[in-house]
Amino acid sequence: MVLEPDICVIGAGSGGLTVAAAAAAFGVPVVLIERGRMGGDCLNYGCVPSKALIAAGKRAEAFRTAIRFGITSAEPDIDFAAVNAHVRGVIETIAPNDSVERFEGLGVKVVQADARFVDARTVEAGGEAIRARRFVIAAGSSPLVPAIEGLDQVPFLTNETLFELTEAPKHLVVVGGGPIGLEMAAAHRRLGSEVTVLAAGEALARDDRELADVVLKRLRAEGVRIETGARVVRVGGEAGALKVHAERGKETLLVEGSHLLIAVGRKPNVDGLGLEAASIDHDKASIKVGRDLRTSNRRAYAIGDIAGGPQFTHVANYHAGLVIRAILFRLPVRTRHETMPRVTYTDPELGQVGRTEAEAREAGLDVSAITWPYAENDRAQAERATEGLVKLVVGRRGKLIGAGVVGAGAGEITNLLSLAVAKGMSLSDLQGFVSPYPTLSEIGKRAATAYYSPYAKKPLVRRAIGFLRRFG
Ligand SMILES: Cc1cc2nc3c(=O)[nH]c(=O)nc-3n(C[C@H](O)[C@H](O)[C@H](O)COP(=O)(O)OP(=O)(O)OC[C@H]3O[C@@H](n4cnc5c(N)ncnc54)[C@H](O)[C@@H]3O)c2cc1C
Ligand SMILES: NC(=O)c1ccc[n+]([C@@H]2O[C@H](COP(=O)([O-])OP(=O)(O)OC[C@H]3O[C@@H](n4cnc5c(N)ncnc54)[C@H](O)[C@@H]3O)[C@@H](O)[C@H]2O)c1
Repeated sequence: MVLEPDICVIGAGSGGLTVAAAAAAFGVPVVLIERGRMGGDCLNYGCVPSKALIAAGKRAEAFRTAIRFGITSAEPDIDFAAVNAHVRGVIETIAPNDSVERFEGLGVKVVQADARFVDARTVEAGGEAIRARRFVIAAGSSPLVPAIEGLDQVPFLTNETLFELTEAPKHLVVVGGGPIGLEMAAAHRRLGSEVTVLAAGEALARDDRELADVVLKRLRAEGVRIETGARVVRVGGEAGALKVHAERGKETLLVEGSHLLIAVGRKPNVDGLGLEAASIDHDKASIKVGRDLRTSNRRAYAIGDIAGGPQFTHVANYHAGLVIRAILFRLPVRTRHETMPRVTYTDPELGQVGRTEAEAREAGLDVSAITWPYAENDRAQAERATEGLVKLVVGRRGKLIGAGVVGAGAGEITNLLSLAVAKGMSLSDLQGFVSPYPTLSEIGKRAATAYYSPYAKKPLVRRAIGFLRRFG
């Protein structure tokens, strides 16, 4: 049987589901193919379980630090199986939104099978041939398993298996100091595990150093051992008693742990897609796309993690919106990744949008950086969440080039700053709106006000005020 929809979407994760739902909403025939769990990485092995685990860790930490509020602190009893049930419960509550039933109800034809191109216009899946006018490849990425000696001889975890644990690891050794490594290190430490992070380079290497250091300092204070510049070269031992060997220059480190988490980046899910049959260029890192997200096959687009840009759910959703515009309305589209926000959900959280100060200077931009500490914010004082700062990267005429926030609720504050950066706003816009008191978001506005405070001391401004006073 040959299906002939307008759009065939491969992958029912963040990107693919959004394309399918939008196409169906406009009454466009669409086939959606998924070989695994509906909802993809984000729902099943990524954002959702990781944030649910982090939320549990936060509650545990609240017990330990309650004394700051005049309430007796206590070491909480942690039932890790119940924590796991909480994580599963969150996934199960959200899952109906992404389910086959919901999408079939929207008018999408869902095929639950492996998809493979057999020629430039045809995909085969589950015994059906799909000849579509356009294809959207949203097949995502998988954990990269590096070529570390001995790794194939020992049990190890990735984000695809970590959330199945019903017993807290005694000592979790995390290979990788990126967002996955640090978010999971933080959550497991708070939930009772000993945790060591081994990172080949800097930890949170893509982030502003001053802001990243606030996160690392807190993690270390909570007892997470973080070794940077430590490349893992060999692993040995056996289940429950693993030996992890790392090299830092001439120094060698040996860490003994009960569990090993590999979090050293992602690889695109290109194997088995039959991309050669459809003349779709790709390499080990991604399917090659232009800024219009088209592949080398003019009928096919690639979006989300597999397209080689920033790997976040909101990016996959953003790509989905662009290809819908391109396919349904034939509008020209171009990705703008420069203004894409990102947040790492450690505690404190770390948010960034636009360029960091270092990136702006490397690009030859004439910028200044304005910082404002959480400690100067009344709400942060009330919440005893005074650790952190906002950093605004400011270009000519006060234009906001980028912004970073580290501290409580940084993810939420990043929303406002993201709007400002995306809309090309200046610091006068950020200073000039009314922000409800007392909120943490006021910190962004306060930083903008600090940028203009030297103007109050300018002789010309003072002379102008003096002159105006003469009029009564
Ligand atoms: C631990 C972790 C935490 C994360 N936390 C966050 C976060 O807090 N915020 C954030 O924005 N991002 C986060 N991410 C990243 C986010 O999960 C991804 O960027 C997002 O899921 C990418 O969406 P996608 O649609 O490109 O791919 P996916 O969601 O991975 O979906 C791809 C789908 O395609 C299917 N598929 C693959 N090949 C085929 C085939 N041949 N045939 C049929 N189906 C196929 C897969 O089974 C999968 O379901 C996290 C990732 C991880 C691993
Ligand atoms: N909050 C979020 O939005 C969120 C959370 C988790 C993941 N993600 C997405 O998932 C992507 C992948 O995250 P990630 O943390 O796996 O990868 P990453 O690429 O961000 O970090 C990889 C880390 O592994 C280290 N590394 C590589 N080889 C090593 C070795 N042999 N020994 C020791 N360390 C080694 C690197 O130095 C680096 O610290 C992220 O880039 C992000 O897009 C997002």
